[in-house]
Amino acid sequence: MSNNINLGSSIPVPSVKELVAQPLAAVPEQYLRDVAGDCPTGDPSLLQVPVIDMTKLLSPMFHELEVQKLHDACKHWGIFQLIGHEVYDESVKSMHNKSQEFFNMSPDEKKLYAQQPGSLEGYGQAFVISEDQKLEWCDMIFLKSIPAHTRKLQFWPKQQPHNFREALDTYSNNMRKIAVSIIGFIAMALGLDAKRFSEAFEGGSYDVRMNCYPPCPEPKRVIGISSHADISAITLLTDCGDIPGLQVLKNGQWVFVEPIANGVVVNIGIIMEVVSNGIYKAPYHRASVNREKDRFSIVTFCYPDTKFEVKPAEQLINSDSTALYKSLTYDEYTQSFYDRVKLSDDGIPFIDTLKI
Ligand SMILES: O=C(O)CCC(=O)C(=O)O
Ligand SMILES: [Fe+2]
Repeated sequence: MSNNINLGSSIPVPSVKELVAQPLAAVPEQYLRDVAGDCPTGDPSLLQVPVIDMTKLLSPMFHELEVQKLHDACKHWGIFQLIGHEVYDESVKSMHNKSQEFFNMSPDEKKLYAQQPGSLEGYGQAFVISEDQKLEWCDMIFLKSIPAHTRKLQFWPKQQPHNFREALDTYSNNMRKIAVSIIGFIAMALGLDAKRFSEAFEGGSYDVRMNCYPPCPEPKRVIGISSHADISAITLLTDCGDIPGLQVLKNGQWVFVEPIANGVVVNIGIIMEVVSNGIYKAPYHRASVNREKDRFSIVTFCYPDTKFEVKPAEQLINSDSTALYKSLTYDEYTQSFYDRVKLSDDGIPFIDTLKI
């Protein structure tokens, strides 16, 4: 995302961690949802998010089969767990520890990095645009990390947690490595030029959002992050621990994405839905909360370089299949999203505004 885009800003709301630090007689009204029309939660033994193995994608023997599996995963789920990648568990664990330490710091220490008007970066909550908007049971810190010149270091925790900045630098570079290689295979699965995609992501941007979901006395009536599709090209998520929370909508049911050790959850974002001309869908997903303990996740939104045009790939357009989405420059795409965020919610999903 380039720097001249106006991201809009968020109204400050109380920290959920501070809220639960006091004895809580009842969950405040602003967090309570109407769950009457909600989709059911699927039976975990019947519906399981696909697992893709990077070592198989790279192996001459298993490559073809695994690319087919990847294609099916992107087409039918839009989300999968990636195992067998080469990123060291240690560097991921170190970022997880720093993130947990950050959320466990005192309110005053965290407020040093609070979001400021006119910017979405920093510690707080995302996109609170009106005083009567329902709130999410989540504290977060959002930081642009790659390219390095886009970093707003005033929002990057400095003395405490010790070495937070180094850990985030290493973590985001590791996530870029994973993105560069998996996007190449995703392009290949679509029959597109893998190298061109990997290069676009080599020079792409990477925004990191660390989420903290405190325990909630009424987990069924609140939501950690409400249902949405990501505006990224792809998103990489790591869970800091083994507490499930992420759910994806599949055939009208919410399916838990169970954390697996050293696995990275990959989901298709709206940019790749457009590029694939709808063959792959950016899935709706959300974060649920639990009664027992904090859940932490780290989410990296991956974008191609700013020369990349957000439009259906020409190779996928032919007499049988016409372009279903508009063509936009990268900057037009991001600006159109943030323009919509500033409006009050008209109920139209962002992806629908991109359709022809
Ligand atoms: O924390 C999670 O499980 C989901 C987070 C997410 O979807 C997001 O930050 O966009
Ligand atoms: Fe998301």
